[in-house]
Amino acid sequence: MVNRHKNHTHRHSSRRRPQGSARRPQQGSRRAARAELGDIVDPRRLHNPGHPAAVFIGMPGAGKTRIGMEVARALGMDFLDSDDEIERREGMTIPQIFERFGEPRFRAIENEVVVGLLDSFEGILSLGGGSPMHEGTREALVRYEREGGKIVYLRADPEEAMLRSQHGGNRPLLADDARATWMRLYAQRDPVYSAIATVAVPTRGKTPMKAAKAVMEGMNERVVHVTGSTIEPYDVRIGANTISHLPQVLGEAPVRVALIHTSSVQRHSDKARTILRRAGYTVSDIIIPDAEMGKTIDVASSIWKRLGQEGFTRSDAIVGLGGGACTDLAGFVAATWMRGIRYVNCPTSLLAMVDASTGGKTGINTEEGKNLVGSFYTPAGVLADLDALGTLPNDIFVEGLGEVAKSGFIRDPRILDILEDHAGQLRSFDCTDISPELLDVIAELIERTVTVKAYHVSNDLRERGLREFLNYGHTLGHAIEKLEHFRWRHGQAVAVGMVFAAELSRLTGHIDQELVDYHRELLGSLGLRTSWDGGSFDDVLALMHRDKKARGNTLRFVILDDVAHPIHLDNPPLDAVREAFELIRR
Ligand SMILES: NC(=O)c1ccc[n+]([C@@H]2O[C@H](COP(=O)([O-])OP(=O)(O)OC[C@H]3O[C@@H](n4cnc5c(N)ncnc54)[C@H](O)[C@@H]3O)[C@@H](O)[C@H]2O)c1
Ligand SMILES: O=C(O)C(=O)C[C@@H](O)[C@H](O)[C@H](O)COP(=O)(O)O
Repeated sequence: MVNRHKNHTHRHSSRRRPQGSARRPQQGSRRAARAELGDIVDPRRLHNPGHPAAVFIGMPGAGKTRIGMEVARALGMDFLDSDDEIERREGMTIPQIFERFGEPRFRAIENEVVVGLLDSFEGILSLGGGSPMHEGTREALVRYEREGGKIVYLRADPEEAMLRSQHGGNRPLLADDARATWMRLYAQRDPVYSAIATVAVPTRGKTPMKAAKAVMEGMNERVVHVTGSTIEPYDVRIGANTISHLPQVLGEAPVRVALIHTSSVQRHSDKARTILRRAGYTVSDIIIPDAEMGKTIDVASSIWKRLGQEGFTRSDAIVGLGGGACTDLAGFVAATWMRGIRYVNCPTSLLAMVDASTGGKTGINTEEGKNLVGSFYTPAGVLADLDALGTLPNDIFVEGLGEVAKSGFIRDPRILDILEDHAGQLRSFDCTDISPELLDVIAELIERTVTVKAYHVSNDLRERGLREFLNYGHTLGHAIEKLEHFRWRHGQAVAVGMVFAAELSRLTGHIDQELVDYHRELLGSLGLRTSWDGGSFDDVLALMHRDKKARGNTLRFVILDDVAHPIHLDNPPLDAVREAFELIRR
């Protein structure tokens, strides 16, 4: 295969130990915790050289020490409580520091200690409840998180936490009317904790071991932030059991939630329904026809009817759970019902996880073509639950690799490296037997591909120019889908479309034959199609004129000037378009 530049990134600093009071959980119990917590997390992946693997925040009594130690044990890491470090450094207990110097001085000492630990301690660090309320500490935490650190917010049930915090001493702020003080502090702190946390884990009714399991799943999550001047920011969460965050993402405003899904993902929609009902929402279960049959005005109209009959208001919400066709349709219904209500996407296919669920392109097909009616309407969040891959058929997984490769070609060559290195395993993906190593490779591909998507969407939501690069391979791809009456899978059609676009790039003098060959080799090695012979040039040309990038009579393509350098190509010579088309028929 063509040898391309490898683009590895490293973030290392020399390992420095904390000053001394870290607790290393004992060997025997560590082994037991590991056995019980199973293979949830590969400790190597969570190791964050020169920084804590995770920082626990939360109210007094939330279980930061108990659960934090459990997690440290399972990962074979040290555990450190910042309060212990402060007491060691000052040679006084926390109440003594409060009494002698007052809270502001204590917070300043705490800030110094925490900032130091964020840059030196390499295990699980637990912070005092008030620590993130100090501006300097909060800023240091935000920096730590931005550079890849994990902030775990243990969201305690007030009654449980107050009971626990009454048992523990050492909490000067809870000294008098503990209950009233706890509730007042909770109201102030919860929004701050929530805003800076990488993951919030509710601990209500959970044993420390169960809570530790949830925390480790959370720590293992990969999160891509989608921002932009014209959108409300939201997160794409990738990991095991991310669907459990549904209530958190939906929030407290909705009373009714329409769960839109296909019957092929019943196992996952059952789980979502249970989570939603337990959280107190009234759930309307809406099953739509599978794949492109669901992306029609008739299906949308039948859902509008149900929402009307069941009294959905503007503050209610929609959850789209399924492949890209389902999330496109669910987003379209959300965008149009009462001119727009909140929605969350739970993608279950690889393609929907890497592409369709993020970015807010919602829509349906018409007789004349793909996605011709729709809107740009941003979800409140995306929960890509890797457990859904456990039922995903091989051919649907493989088609998703088409959009993954596209993101590698247009922006992130590291994606191409990973695809090359694991082509055999990816091509023979078997949902009943996914090794932890392969799952990690897939998770990285999803994270990288979503990051590429987020970059384009954040800078150009309404597709004025930059976002069109995400359409690499789609001009011909959509025409193939239409001419094949949607029997061809989207990702397969896009793969052929990319070979066509690469040929067009070469014929117009932008790339060499080697890069065109690389397209064929890489896509072919993943089990993707690289040729198509199902229609005439005239039919294809007519459909390409209806593509959304076309303007008036001007055809507009996305081609490559090099790997990771997409460009626009307006109205190329028709001969070049025809020749590129002939070259994909072989
Ligand atoms: N909005 C966007 O930005 C965007 C981006 C890319 C693609 N899309 C759209 O997405 C669609 C393609 O998405 P897709 O490839 O997911 O196709 P799809 O939605 O048709 O799903 C493919 C098939 O897999 C099934 N399926 C999905 N998840 C499953 C699971 N976990 N277990 C078992 N079966 C499962 C589905 O029911 C369906 O039968 C197209 O309509 C395309 O236009 C939209
Ligand atoms: O998000 C985008 O923008 C894309 O173009 C992503 C494409 O991969 C996706 O297939 C999208 O649905 C195509 O949209 P369309 O506007 O060409 O219909």
